[in-house]
Amino acid sequence: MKLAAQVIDLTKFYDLGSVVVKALRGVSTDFPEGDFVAIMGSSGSGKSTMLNLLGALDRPTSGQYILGGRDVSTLDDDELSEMRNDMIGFIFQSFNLITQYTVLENIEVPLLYRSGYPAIGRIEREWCMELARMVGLGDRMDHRPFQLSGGQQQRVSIARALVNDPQIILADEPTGNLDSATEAEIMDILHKLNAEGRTIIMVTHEPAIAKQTKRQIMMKDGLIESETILQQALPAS
Ligand SMILES: Nc1ncnc2c1ncn2[C@@H]1O[C@H](COP(=O)(O)OP(=O)(O)OP(=O)(O)O)[C@@H](O)[C@H]1O
Repeated sequence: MKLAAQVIDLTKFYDLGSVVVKALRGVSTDFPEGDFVAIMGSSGSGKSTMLNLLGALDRPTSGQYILGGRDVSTLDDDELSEMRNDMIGFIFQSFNLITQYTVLENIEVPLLYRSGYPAIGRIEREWCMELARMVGLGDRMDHRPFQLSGGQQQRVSIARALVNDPQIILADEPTGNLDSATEAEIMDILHKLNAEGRTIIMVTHEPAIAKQTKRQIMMKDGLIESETILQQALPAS
């Protein structure tokens, strides 16, 4: 089975001078392509630290992170950000939209971070419009975030996460700020993206959400305490 990502004995220590916080103390797991994983665990167990490392937003203290077959520790900062932009889409609990931008402009944001910063062309704009329609916001492209409901804002952030057609989607409590009907809509979209073959890794506190995935990882004190497989990931194509 082809792996989208793999972590091997990953550690992350924060040196605060008087004390060293061991946020991750040696975590190993494989993420096959097409996996849909819920990372759970109590507050402070290391979930966000793990997601930050998986998103290549931060570097581990030790251990290996293999992303798309490459060892992330061998990449310089430019290579790392290019890899992150190409391979990973991010969805956050608080949506992280730019308030002055329209829906369409928010969806376009990752295109602004490409190497060389070329202007957004007609084909790319069409693609962003298609993504807006895909998440059900075809008639809202000129609206600004404050004119949208929480669920609609999260759909903008999902469209934005898809702009570079990433293989992996990292979601940090994507339904944390939403009511249960809207939560179901967002989970539907994530299920569709997973059915297309994308790997989804999601931090959640909610067991009812975690049950809708293929695998649950339970973290405790910076380690994986247990893993439960609910359904096999897609076989590699
Ligand atoms: N930048 C940092 N500097 C110092 N310590 C940190 C930093 N980030 C996280 N920690 C510590 O690392 C440990 C793990 O934190 P982390 O945020 O990964 O936990 P979490 O499981 O995501 O918690 P929560 O569910 O509350 O978001 C905690 O003890 C936290 O205080």
